[in-house]
Amino acid sequence: MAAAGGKPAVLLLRPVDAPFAAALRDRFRVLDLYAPGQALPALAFVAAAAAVPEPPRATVIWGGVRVDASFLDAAPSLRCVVSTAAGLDHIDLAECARRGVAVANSGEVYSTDVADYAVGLLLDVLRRVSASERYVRRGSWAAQGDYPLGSKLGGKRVGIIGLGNIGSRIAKRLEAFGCIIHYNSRKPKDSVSYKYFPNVHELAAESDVLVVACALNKATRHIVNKDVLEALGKDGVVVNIGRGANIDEAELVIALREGKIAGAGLDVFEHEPKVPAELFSMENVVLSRHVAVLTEESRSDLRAHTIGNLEAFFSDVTRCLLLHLHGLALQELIPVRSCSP
Ligand SMILES: O=CC(=O)O
Repeated sequence: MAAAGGKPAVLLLRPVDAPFAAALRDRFRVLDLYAPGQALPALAFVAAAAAVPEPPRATVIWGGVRVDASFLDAAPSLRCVVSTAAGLDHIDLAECARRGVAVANSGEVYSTDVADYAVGLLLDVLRRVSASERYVRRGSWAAQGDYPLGSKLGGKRVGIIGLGNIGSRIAKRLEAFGCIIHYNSRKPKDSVSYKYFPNVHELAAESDVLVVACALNKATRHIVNKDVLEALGKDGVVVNIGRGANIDEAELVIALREGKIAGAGLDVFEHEPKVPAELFSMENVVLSRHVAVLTEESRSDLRAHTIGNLEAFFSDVTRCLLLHLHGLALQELIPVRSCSP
């Protein structure tokens, strides 16, 4: 863990894929929790890394590693957290802001892939693609004959919760399928003509489909609750590519079990990797393992984006910190690239 001089030090706390690791090592002195022979537990490793003469000023946060007060206490040298995720719910943004630590996320790297995936989940639920595939594989076609009808995507009123980078791409795709788009977000957007609902309950009551595409924070935790599901109604479908805890999962399972809604397409869950077992036998539910962001292409874009953010930070630390000290909103520090002149 001795300082090597030359390349700036970067703290890494999860194994990353080989090309990513090589690209990081090329440019930075990577202090890697998972390096061969490294045996310290995570926080002790972070503290040891922070105690060398040229301690890391930046960390790459891969996956859901939590950045909270105890993490930041262990590494007081850190001034920049570069997350490889789009959602920042595992990072205590207020605590980072208080300590003058800049935070960057994956920006728009995943947005088109996640939007494609949301449409895929919705089509799958409505047209029963996965259910029909299972039916064929288990040999039911010849034995049972008729198969239940699916439901047409075109013409559906789709209520999107969160019309950011991802939500707005979902809207564009679904418009092309002939859907009518409604949305809820913190504020109405001047750039779109879709109908805005300040209240998710009213959005659900006017929609056939709810797509959750918002960040997870205090205001959006369980934003889809029992009442919202009831307002959506028995023909309604929920798609979630945001975070599991955006939906009250226990209430979702009840609503599905009792036929209060028609189906769900879920890529994210409240207690990943745990998935409520009751969902496994529901033919009207499509389940996947938080993969909406994952494509070969997004991974290679992510590599470039992450390294770009680190390089922007190391080339212009002073300006990033000045922006912060002048009280700009944290969002304006994301991504770090925006700190470049
Ligand atoms: O869900 C994945 C992410 O936030 O990047």
